[in-house]
Amino acid sequence: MPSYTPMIQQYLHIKAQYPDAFLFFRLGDFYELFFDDAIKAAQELEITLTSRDGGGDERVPMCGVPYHSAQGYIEQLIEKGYKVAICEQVEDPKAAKGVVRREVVQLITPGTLMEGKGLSDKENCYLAALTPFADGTYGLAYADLSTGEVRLTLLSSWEETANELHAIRARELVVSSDSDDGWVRELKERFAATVSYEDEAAWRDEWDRVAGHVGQEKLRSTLARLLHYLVRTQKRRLDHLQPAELYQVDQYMKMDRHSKQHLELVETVRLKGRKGSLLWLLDETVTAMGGRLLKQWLDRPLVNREEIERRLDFVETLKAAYFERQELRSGLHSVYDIERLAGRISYGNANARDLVQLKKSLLEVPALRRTVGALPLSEAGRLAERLDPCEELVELLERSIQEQPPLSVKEGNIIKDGYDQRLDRCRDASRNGKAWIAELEAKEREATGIKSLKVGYNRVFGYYIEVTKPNLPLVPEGRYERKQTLANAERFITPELKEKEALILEAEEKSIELEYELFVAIREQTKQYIPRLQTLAKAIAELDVLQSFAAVSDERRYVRPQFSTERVLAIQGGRHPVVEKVLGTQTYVPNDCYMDREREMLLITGPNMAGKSTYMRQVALTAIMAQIGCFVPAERAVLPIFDQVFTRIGAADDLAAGQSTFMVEMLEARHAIAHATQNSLILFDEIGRGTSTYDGMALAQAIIEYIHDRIGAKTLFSTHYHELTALEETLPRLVNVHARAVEENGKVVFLHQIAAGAADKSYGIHVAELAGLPSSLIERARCLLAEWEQSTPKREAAESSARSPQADEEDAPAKTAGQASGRPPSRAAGERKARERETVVEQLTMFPDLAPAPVGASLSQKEKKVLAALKDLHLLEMTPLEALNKLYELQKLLK
Ligand SMILES: Nc1ncnc2c1ncn2[C@@H]1O[C@H](COP(=O)(O)OP(=O)(O)OP(=O)(O)O)[C@@H](O)[C@H]1O
Repeated sequence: MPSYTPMIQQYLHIKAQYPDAFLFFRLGDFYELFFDDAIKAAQELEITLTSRDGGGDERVPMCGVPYHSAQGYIEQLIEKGYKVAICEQVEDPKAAKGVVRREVVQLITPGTLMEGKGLSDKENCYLAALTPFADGTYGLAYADLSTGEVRLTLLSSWEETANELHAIRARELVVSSDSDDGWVRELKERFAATVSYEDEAAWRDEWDRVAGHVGQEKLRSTLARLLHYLVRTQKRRLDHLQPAELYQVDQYMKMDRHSKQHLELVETVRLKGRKGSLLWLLDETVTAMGGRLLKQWLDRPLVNREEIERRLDFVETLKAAYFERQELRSGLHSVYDIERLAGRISYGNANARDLVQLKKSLLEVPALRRTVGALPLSEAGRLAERLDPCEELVELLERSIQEQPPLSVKEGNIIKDGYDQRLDRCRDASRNGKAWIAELEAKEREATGIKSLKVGYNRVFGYYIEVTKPNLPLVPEGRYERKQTLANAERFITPELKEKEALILEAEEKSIELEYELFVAIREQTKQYIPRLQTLAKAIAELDVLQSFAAVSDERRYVRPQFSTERVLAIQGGRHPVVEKVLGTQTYVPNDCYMDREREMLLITGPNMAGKSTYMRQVALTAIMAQIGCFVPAERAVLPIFDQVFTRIGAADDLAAGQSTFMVEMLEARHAIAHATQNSLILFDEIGRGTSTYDGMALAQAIIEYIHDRIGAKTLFSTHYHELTALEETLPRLVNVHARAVEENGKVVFLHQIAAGAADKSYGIHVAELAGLPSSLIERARCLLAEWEQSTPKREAAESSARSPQADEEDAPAKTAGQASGRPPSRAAGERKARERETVVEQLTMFPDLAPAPVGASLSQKEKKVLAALKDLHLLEMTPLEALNKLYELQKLLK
């Protein structure tokens, strides 16, 4: 270190405090990066790597970006999950003795974005702090710095915590520095987040404003971690942080990440984009604030009936009030993102344009308030009261800030005339000076007789008088002083001109300084309105989401759902909202769904492509839409209020994360079975298809029986195992329905209608034909099917998913025998299935309660050990890869 130059020493000293960030070191008009930072940044940003002499033995690697275009580069690094420490010169270089003093003024991190491309209008950007406690609970606190929102909850398990982290999609997670490495790695990979460290530290009094009401120590310490991190990185007061909202996850309908994905609530499975999701369909919001709130509501459907009805009342009123709704929409169009503007004002980086946007937004509020207040609904009256127009603030901004100020706050042209006398005086001086100069041209032309004489200005020489070469003899001796020679003209100054120029420049410089001073003072004054602006922003966001629901409901003919306390689900003419929108209302075939206490499970059969998954999804989406307070796509809908929704639909397998299709299916089934209650909704699509027929069928049946007998959740279960349809005989609350298809001229026609009873045929080969498989292949499949159908007993296993009516008839005696003895398929198969039993055991151990009678007696010590190890695995706490590795290890033991 001693041989480095003082500046490099200063750099190294500061860099040592920010080892995990790129240090942007201000040198004149550039931010420079040195050493490893420079090498890495040059690669990431594709900029030139150079070097400089730093006093040491070797040259110091270096790269840099201009100060004025640094924002784009910083955003690129943040986007990639890095952090950037901004190190500024904090004293005037002219006044500095030795090296200019420098300090890091802000640490920009992925979870603390305040502006830029990384911040999308309709999405929150969360930073979350997480504390695991010894009793297995987790404290979670998160904040969106750009909006000031802070939320806080205590979660009872890692599984619950992981669900919450997935839902909020935090970009950065703050944990204690002694966290377990494996856990940190999991956090990084599983949630694609940057992990940062902050250790527990004392509570500061100033935080009482944010969380004075939070008494529980676990929550306070987690919140303290979050706030300490914010203070350490942002290095300023964060007055816009709102009082922390304390919540519990069971205030909302619970849905795990997979269920949300399968139902495509906020993004589609295939394209991972918004388009095609329920959010895309419902988003008729006009403001960014409304857009963000809609996503939050969709992530957290309500379970409190009163709250749901309150939203529905509002939507119903707005739906009926077409003209008022149009008025509201057009008013909302002129409202900017007040929530983020408030954040920027408090943060101290709002410019004059931001204040003009704020004023314009506030000017819309009285009209919005009038329209909402006039709606025939008491709830609307309450919302209108929260639409605070902040008149004094509007008056201040109206009086002070020009209508079209520049982006920069240091170049003047911000403050209106008449706002401040000192400024007016400066401006007068400058204007008078300029007027004098404007008159000078005419005066001098007359005095000299030079018609082409001009008065001009440039940055280097200031004001001058220009005379073309042919006229030079007419220039008055002594009065004009030569300043510059051009190709065909000479430029002169006079003492009076210079005097006026000095006056003008001085006045301008002074007014620019004054304007900045005044602007900062106005911004400070605006700060006092932040709590009011935040309340207003919330009310606007709510109004926007409710009008969006009303607009969609009106346009798409949705109806108000009713809620049943008797656990009845009765949907008449129900539609899948997104498929209906994509296919068109004319093409979409509506379907009914009826379930109650005596009819808790629907076993859905029918050919591929017949509409089974769509039907199941439409039931779940209808329930979710109802519980966020929106109307639903049906002619009539009576619904229970569901506490949780579980889905396993389609093949959204996490193969990249090391999970096999079957494993994912089993894990999700386990999750549902472990948590569902009689107030839950379960959708299982072809569970068990990913393994050999008997395994799959056995599992499917065992799962159905378990849910039926022990949980009683409303369940829709689709399957290609036709044998399972016989369960209707033995499970009193299970009913068969099927998706209809008919054959016309040898071609299959899907009717997309759900009808009572079981399907009689599979049409798998027809679907393959539709998919364009070669005709010779299709013919061969037909021959094989016919052959197998002839020799049913031998080939039962293989044909089960492509069974014809004749085959069903041939199987009838076995079914009858089975039915007589209780559970048809497994018992009917009798001894044959007993042979299969051992292979099923391993999979059933995932559902301990479903496992058949103890078979341990016949197992070897080694096998018992493996079984015990399997039983003790906490699968949901392992990464997919760890689970697979463990399985591999156990399997190896057996071999
Ligand atoms: N009610 C409906 N009205 C019109 N079209 C529908 C309807 N339901 C489904 N469809 C269309 O049929 C296609 C197949 O539906 P879906 O995926 O639900 O079939 P499936 O029976 O679950 O098939 P598989 O068994 O192969 O998974 C959908 O993509 C949709 O375009």
